[in-house]
Amino acid sequence: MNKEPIISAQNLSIGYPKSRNRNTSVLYEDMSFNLYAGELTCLLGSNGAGKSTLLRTLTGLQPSLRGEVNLREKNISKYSEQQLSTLLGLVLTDKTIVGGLTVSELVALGRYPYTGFFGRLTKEDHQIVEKAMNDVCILHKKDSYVAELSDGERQKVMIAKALAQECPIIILDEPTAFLDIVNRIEIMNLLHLIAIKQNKTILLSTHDIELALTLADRLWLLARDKGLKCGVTEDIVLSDAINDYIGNSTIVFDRQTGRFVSEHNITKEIYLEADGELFFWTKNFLSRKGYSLTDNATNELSLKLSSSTGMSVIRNNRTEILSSFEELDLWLKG
Ligand SMILES: Nc1ncnc2c1ncn2[C@@H]1O[C@H](COP(=O)(O)OP(=O)(O)OP(=O)(O)O)[C@@H](O)[C@H]1O
Repeated sequence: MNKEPIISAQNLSIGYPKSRNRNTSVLYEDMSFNLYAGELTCLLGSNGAGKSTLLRTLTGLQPSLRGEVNLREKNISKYSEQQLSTLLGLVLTDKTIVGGLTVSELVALGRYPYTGFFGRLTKEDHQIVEKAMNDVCILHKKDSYVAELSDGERQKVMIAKALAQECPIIILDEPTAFLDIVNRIEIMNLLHLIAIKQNKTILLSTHDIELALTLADRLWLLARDKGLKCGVTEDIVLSDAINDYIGNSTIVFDRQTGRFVSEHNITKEIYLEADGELFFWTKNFLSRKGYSLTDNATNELSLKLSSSTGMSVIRNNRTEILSSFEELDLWLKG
């Protein structure tokens, strides 16, 4: 089963060329990747890993040091700016230049590749702009000034502009930066739905690993000493690559919960039996208190929780019944 990539690269080197006060700075050599239609791909990596540099190179904003990026099998540098703007929409996180425009004026800029020299919008252009605002649920703000929007609303407007551009590929650099949890989930959900429903290729960089694990079809992991690793999200998670690329000696990725946990204070072991959400939250509580779970059932230190029978705790063969995590906390200290 072979899917045709819409964007691809083989043996690409990225970085910054020699300048007056710096030698050539090669960030990565021999990178290879593919991007596919109808998928949301999330690019993850620590601060300074080179995510923005990769996105800029991949979109033709910055030349590669070696190798080429192909868009529909043609070197991206061979496209004119006009051609590229009908294929690729870019959403960056800078807040400049757009404050004096209204929401609908800004979204209408997405029609620029199609409107000719005077930028006059046809009836159809207006409909596309309206639909784009509707798709991201920002239509009610269409006459507001962009400067008066919240960060989350402004981010939606930038996405609407990329939608109005009607291009098959949308690339976003940290679209959820500075947003609260509700807006982060909303924006990521929205991008996921756009990828599926409109068959678009969407690549975004993010530090929101847990959201990416839920919504991304593919992950790209980037680390300076390891390079780029690409794969379907679950293949990446189960291969333990997240730990290799993003964890460190004290923060480790827990594959069972899909979360990062701090390992530095884990000093004791306990046996735990519980179902469903009780297991998850008891493990959460115990690891915060410095316990890791052992698979060996023991009467020295063990916990059995069930929503019907409550919390039964055993220490040195003595069993007690507790009724809250508050009591468990005291019991563990006892
Ligand atoms: N114009 C530039 N000239 C030279 N080096 C640069 C330039 N821009 C960025 N770099 C360097 O490239 C490296 C990668 O930077 P980049 O901004 O791509 O990382 P990032 O993964 O996007 O980081 P963050 O998560 O902090 O946004 C950094 O070491 C940075 O200092």
